[in-house]
Amino acid sequence: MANVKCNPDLVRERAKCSFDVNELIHLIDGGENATKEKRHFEETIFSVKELQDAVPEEYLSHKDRYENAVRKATILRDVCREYMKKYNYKPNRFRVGHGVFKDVSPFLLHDGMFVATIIGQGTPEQQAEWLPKAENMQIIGTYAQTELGHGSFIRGLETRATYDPKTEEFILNNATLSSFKWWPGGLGSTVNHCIVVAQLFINGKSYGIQPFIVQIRDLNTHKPLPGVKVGEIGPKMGFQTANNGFLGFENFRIPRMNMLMKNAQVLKDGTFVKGMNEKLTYGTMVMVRVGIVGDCSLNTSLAATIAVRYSAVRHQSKIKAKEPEVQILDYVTQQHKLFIAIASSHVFRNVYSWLSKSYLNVMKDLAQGKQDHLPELHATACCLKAVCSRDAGSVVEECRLACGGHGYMTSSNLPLVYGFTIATVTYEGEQTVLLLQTARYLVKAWLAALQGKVLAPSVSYLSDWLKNDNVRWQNTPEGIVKGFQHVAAGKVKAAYDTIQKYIKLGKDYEDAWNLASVQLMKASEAHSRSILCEVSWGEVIRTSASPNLLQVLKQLAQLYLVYWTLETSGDFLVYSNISKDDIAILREKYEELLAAIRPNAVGLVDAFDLRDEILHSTLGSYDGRVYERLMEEALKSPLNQESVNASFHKYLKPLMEKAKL
Ligand SMILES: CCCCCCCCCCCCCCCCCCC/C=C/C(=O)SCCNC(=O)CCNC(=O)[C@H](O)C(C)(C)COP(=O)(O)OP(=O)(O)OC[C@H]1O[C@@H](n2cnc3c(N)ncnc32)[C@H](O)[C@@H]1OP(=O)(O)O
Ligand SMILES: Cc1cc2nc3c(=O)[nH]c(=O)nc-3n(C[C@H](O)[C@H](O)[C@H](O)COP(=O)(O)OP(=O)(O)OC[C@H]3O[C@@H](n4cnc5c(N)ncnc54)[C@H](O)[C@@H]3O)c2cc1C
Repeated sequence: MANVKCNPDLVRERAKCSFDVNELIHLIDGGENATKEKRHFEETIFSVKELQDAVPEEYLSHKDRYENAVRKATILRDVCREYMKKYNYKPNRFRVGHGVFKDVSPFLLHDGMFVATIIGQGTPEQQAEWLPKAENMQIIGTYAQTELGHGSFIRGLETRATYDPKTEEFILNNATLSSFKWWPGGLGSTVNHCIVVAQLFINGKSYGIQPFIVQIRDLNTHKPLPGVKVGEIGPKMGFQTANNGFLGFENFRIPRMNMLMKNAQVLKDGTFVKGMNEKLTYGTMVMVRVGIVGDCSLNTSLAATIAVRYSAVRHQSKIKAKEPEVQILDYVTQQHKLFIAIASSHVFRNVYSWLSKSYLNVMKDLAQGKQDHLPELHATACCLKAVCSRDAGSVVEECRLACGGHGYMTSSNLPLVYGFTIATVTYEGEQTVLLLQTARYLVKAWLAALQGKVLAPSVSYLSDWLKNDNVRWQNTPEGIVKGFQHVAAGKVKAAYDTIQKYIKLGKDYEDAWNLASVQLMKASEAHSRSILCEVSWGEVIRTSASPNLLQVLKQLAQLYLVYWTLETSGDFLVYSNISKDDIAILREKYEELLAAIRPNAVGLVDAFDLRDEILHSTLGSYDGRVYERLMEEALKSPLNQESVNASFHKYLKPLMEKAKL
């Protein structure tokens, strides 16, 4: 990238960067070698001609766009397979995926959930049967759980799998419209297999939801098998190329061994054998929620890179009347909009790495029959997924708005990035629903704290606060982290007290819960924010980096702490010992941090190391040729391929002529 002829503003920005951009790239990637390997892989992918689109996708019809995405998905699969064989390298498909598809691969659910569920829910024999076929794409699958009538409340799913001991088969049925599967990615026209989550019935008795692996299309003709009704759900806000679909069964039989039985089992005679914990059936969702936190980091870095580079190139208005128009990045309001995006991406990445480790530890424990830390993992993954996805959506939208009119252009890529980022707020557990899951855990933890019990690490601050809620406020990062814990503890207590108040007024627990649920949701958000602050600050101070880089990383981490303290200062005034003077000091600190980060802004987004092919943006490319690219892309419009459009002769001319009469 270094030899590209760049916009002079970007050249100047890069020259004033105070840290070594390559050092930060290596830190993000996990070492210099990892960067080399990543770059080599990406270079290979983006030099494949067939993966490059001649015409921007947006001009294609819905059908052509899908077909183009499948074409590219298959080429990408082949190239990756060869590459992995040759170099023994496991690439991050999500980064290049953005480059190749702009939006989402029709194989996303195959890679992200189908294969993962076979691994997580299948017995060793079932894995041996299906995993090799799924991994080498002999079969293509998705995860079909959500139905027209139920997505959040999965105990309410209606798809039935009724066991027939005579034939040792399950009979799948979707008797009502609301029971039809609705949403699974790739289901529309791509996959031939599904993980179907259905209610198990044996001898008329319900045994809850279980995962089944089901072939739905013929492997040669791709026609739906008899008894299967399947199709695509149509255009959406984003995810256009994900090929989301619907599915229903009519007396469709599958062998007994197609129920994934790592947890619960159905024996030949129809005996149901309970698993260690019925919630382990929800395991794939927990894994993906963890992954989404990492995805939020990537999505935020895409938007930040585009908006910061654009803001360095774009000049508009003046700060001082007699001086030239300034780079819009010099407006402190612009820095306020954008630097939190850079900081958030780092926070999400650090928290993702922390959460992944917890996830892997819990998986190891479960393999040994220990499930003590599962509730804590579930609660933590739920609230972090909810808050990070919501933050990422807001940050991406703020970046888009920060690019003014040009941010509204599809060619900026910000609308697309927003489309797939905001989807993470809903899928894999709608945000409020997940926050309320965490609230269940917090309320239990609070009760345990009141009883003087030892709490799990992520909630031990509740006991600390009970012992001493009168800690003096300190305007240091550690003091702010403590402040976030005080806010969370105060909110958990208030929500808990509210439930108790309603119970005393004669409400039963469920109604009291519902009445207190806004507070419970906010308590859960505050808990999540305290984890984000504590973990990310902790990771930064433990980072080994050169003094220059460490200084910048600390500035970003502090910016995140101060930004969110100021954003939620009302909560701090209510639940911590912060004073108005402390808030004034933090405001000053925030302005200092914005000024300190300003000279490094372009260097910081360069360090996300997102190639132009991944950014896909007229506004965000490395060379900053913004206006040239906007014009080049505009000229690709089919309407610009003819000097006079047929509609002139057909409609406009007659209209004008009629007006003359
Ligand atoms: C620069 C760094 C960059 C790194 C880049 C990394 C990039 C990595 C990217 C990875 C991304 C991966 C992406 C992969 C593909 C993504 C595509 C996804 C497309 C979308 C797919 C989907 O949406 S699939 C469908 C998802 N559906 C849901 O999520 C449904 C949500 N609902 C539920 O989960 C449940 O209904 C529920 C949890 C809300 C409630 O369940 P239930 O009613 O059964 O339980 P209760 O509420 O009664 O609670 C009872 C009890 O159980 C506990 N519990 C509930 N769930 C769990 C669980 N999963 N584990 C453990 N325990 C659980 C609950 O807490 C209760 O406990 P109590 O003690 O009784 O309180
Ligand atoms: C882009 C995209 C891709 C998807 N891909 C897949 C896929 O591959 N496979 C799959 O199975 N599914 C998929 N889904 C479905 C997704 O998992 C669900 O849409 C999601 O879990 C939310 O469920 P819902 O649609 O039923 O929302 P609802 O639950 O109907 O939510 C509507 C409102 O009700 C509120 N609400 C619901 N329950 C409660 C409660 N208990 N307390 C308080 N408020 C509540 C919610 O907060 C929300 O405000 C996808 C969805 C999207 C958008």
